Amino acid sequence: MSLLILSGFEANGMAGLLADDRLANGLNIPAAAIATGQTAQTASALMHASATDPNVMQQQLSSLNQPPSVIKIGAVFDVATAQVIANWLSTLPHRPTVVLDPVGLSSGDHRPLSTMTLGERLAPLLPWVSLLTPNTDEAKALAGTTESVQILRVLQAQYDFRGTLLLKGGHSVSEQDDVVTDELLVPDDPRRWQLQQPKRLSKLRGTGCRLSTAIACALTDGYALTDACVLGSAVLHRYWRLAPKPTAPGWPDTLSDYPVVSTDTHPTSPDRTFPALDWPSGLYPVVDSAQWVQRLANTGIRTLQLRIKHARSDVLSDQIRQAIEIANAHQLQLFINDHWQQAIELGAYGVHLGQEDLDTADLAAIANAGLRLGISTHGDTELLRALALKPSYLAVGAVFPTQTKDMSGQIQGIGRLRRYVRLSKGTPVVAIGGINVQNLADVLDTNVDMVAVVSAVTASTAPERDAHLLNERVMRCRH
Ligand SMILES: Cc1ncc(COP(=O)(O)OP(=O)(O)O)c(N)n1
Ligand SMILES: Cc1ncsc1CCOP(=O)(O)O
Ligand SMILES: [Mg+2]
Repeated sequence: MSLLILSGFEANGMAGLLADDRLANGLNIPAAAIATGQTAQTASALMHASATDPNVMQQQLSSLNQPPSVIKIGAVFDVATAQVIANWLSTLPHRPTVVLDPVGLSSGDHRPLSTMTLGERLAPLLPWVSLLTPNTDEAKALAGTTESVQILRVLQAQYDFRGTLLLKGGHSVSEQDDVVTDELLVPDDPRRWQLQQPKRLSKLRGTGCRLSTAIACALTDGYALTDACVLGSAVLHRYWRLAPKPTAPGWPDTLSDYPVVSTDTHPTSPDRTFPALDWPSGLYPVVDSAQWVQRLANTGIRTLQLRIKHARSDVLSDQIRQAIEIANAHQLQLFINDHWQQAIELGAYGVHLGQEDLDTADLAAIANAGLRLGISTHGDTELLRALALKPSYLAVGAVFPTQTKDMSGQIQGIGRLRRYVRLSKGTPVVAIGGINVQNLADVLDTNVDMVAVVSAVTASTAPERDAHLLNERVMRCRH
């Protein structure tokens, strides 16, 4: 994956191309860069702004060694620049992911960069954009409103915009607010995602430039779009926290740099916490029948999950009831996957829910019944959303490719698992997906608390022996 930055030049590196390139370098993402124009700026005034000659721009775009997979576009000073970029985009062999920061006003002096309206300047580019990152002033200039759903509708209807909207709330906070809320609207996802950070007390130039560049860097590093937005927010927070000192290379691994993530379907509830696990370590086999619970009950494992995908409701209830009886007799922590109502009714130890289940499950009912809650996560956005719900554990997956479930596009790898373990300090982390006797050492090296497996136990020729041995290895490492 390769990154191209297209933004205006500002000589001090407060904003624009120099700031973007420095940030990308700090994140270890090399980028090609072309100046869309020249500016002269002080910390408080914009003295000059002019576009690069369209012919020069055209030639620079054609001179690139390789077509970029991700492009960050910052200031676009006139419609000719936008047209040149759009024409060039239409010649590329693969459509790149385009992040457009619709720079409208210089945050320092509030003088417009051009006499054309923002919409007029950006119109040729908007159909190409995968992520648009306006602040509320820029959104108002583009769409005539500051309400996120309305903005998206206007952009779709007037500019053939098909991408995701990240509406930055920093320009609309009041004196009383102590948090800034960015809203993320993904087409075809009815939820509104909210990313909240503490209000910054000191003003820094170039925050919009840096945010969109950090997002483009995360995309270049292979992160999904919403995860890239979360990482961008964390990079910006870390930058603000440490400026003017340079930041450590790579993605932030301090939770307080990350936004609090929630959706309107599940606002966080500060008073609700799910009970802690009694044994927050060890092997965690995931099985599909009460018979399996019985087979594994005397192997030394302390945690099990009953994951039944297709069964008549009477058979399902019967299986859950039997599994709970066996688990209680052997002091096992038994989690029921998906079927949270039956888990409550039949008095299970806990419930395991996926992200989709979270939107419909009654979390208050689960908490009030005293059940533990485990939540599946597949990336930064889901991890932070799940953390904000204060579960008993978080599952991160799939760590490796697996034959057991279609997890394409959701493989996390060891590096991300390690960062997620650090971010989740205080909440046990369960690793799942493709884990076996060969790769277990790498998984344990991330400091994960528990290791969930399906096939390593259920497809083994000696399931009881392997469950015992794998559990011993996980337990040894955790003590
Ligand atoms: C420990 C653990 N982690 C993740 C999963 C996956 O759960 P979910 O996302 O709900 O998907 P299904 O298992 O329902 O297909 C899990 N079951 N257990
Ligand atoms: C249910 C599930 N969720 C994420 S990966 C996975 C399957 C894990 O199975 P295996 O341990 O056989 O790879
Ligand atoms: Mg599920």
